[in-house]
Amino acid sequence: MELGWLLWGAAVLLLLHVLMGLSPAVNFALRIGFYSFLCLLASALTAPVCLLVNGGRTVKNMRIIRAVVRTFKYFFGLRFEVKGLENFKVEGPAIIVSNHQSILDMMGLMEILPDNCVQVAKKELMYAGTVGLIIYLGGVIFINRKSTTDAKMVMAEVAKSMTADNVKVWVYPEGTRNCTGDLLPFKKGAFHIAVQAQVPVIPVVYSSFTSFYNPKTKLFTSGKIKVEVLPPIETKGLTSDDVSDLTDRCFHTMRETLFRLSGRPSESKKSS
Ligand SMILES: CCCCCC/C=C\CCCCCCCCCC(=O)SCCNC(=O)CCNC(=O)[C@H](O)C(C)(C)COP(=O)(O)OP(=O)(O)OC[C@H]1O[C@@H](n2cnc3c(N)ncnc32)[C@H](O)[C@@H]1OP(=O)(O)O
Ligand SMILES: CCCCCCCC/C=C\CCCCCCCC(=O)OC[C@@H](O)COP(=O)(O)O
Repeated sequence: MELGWLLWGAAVLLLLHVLMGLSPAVNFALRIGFYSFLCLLASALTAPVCLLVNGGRTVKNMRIIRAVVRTFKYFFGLRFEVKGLENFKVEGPAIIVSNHQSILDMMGLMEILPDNCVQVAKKELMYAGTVGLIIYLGGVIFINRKSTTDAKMVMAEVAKSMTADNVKVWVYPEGTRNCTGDLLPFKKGAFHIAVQAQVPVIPVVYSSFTSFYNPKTKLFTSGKIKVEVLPPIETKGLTSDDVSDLTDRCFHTMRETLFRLSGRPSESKKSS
């Protein structure tokens, strides 16, 4: 009986090995499929734990989710090299902004996520099966990207409640995934919240995934990701008139950092 299971296991491993050797496209699909499966399975197992420990939707569940997701990197041979974690040690709430390259970002997010921090997510993720459930239980703020008015209303509520609840809010200001090795122009929602709540903005940059992950060329191998938490940018005394400047400042600082971490010459050096 045990030998039978062993043979089955060996056969499955052999099949996976052959399939992965077949073509990069199959390898890519298998690895992304496995990542999605892992997310769905881990969410299904973690949700009851969150409910038992914390009783419902609360940011405290993020500690449990973080501990689980931190194990995922070992399945994919990913390593994180983190600098600047001390920049998270600001008193009270803050807005954290970072670049967003892929669904794999959930591993990078959980690698450094500070306590009492929730993310802003598109509302469609609520319906992603058990992943939607775990995200809901973690206290994630859902926005409707199809309605600027709705999204702005939710963001305004966040600005009011984050100080009262003493939470940090993590926003992907590009507003969508972008795996080109550069940044998309930033949307201003995160910076409006920061100014409305008069809390600092903490930029976080992950080096480009393109050397080990590229959906266009179906590349997905092991790799190292450099992460840098940059010094907080204060917003005390700023008004809505300053939001565009604040957005530009963050964008340029993060773009320079992205190029440096990814070993790509910066635009200013290229033109000089
Ligand atoms: C246990 C195992 C688990 C395993 C799996 C799970 C793993 C982890 C789980 C936990 C973590 C989950 C994390 C999930 C992350 C998901 C990430 C995403 O979903 S990213 C997509 C959603 N996020 C965003 O879109 C945020 C960025 N977008 C914005 O900030 C936008 O500005 C907006 C959405 C608020 C509005 O966008 P849009 O409709 O496109 O309008 P704009 O052009 O941006 O703005 C129009 C004008 O309005 C002004 N504006 C914007 N916001 C405000 C505001 N809050 N107050 C006042 N005014 C605002 C803006 O300045 C524009 O005016 P202008 O005159 O042109 O400047
Ligand atoms: C019963 C329903 C079953 C639904 C099955 C859903 C299958 C998908 C399950 C797991 C995939 C892993 C998801 C991890 C969370 C990823 C969060 C994320 O990165 O979302 C992308 C979003 O930021 C931006 O979206 P777009 O780039 O604009 O698009």
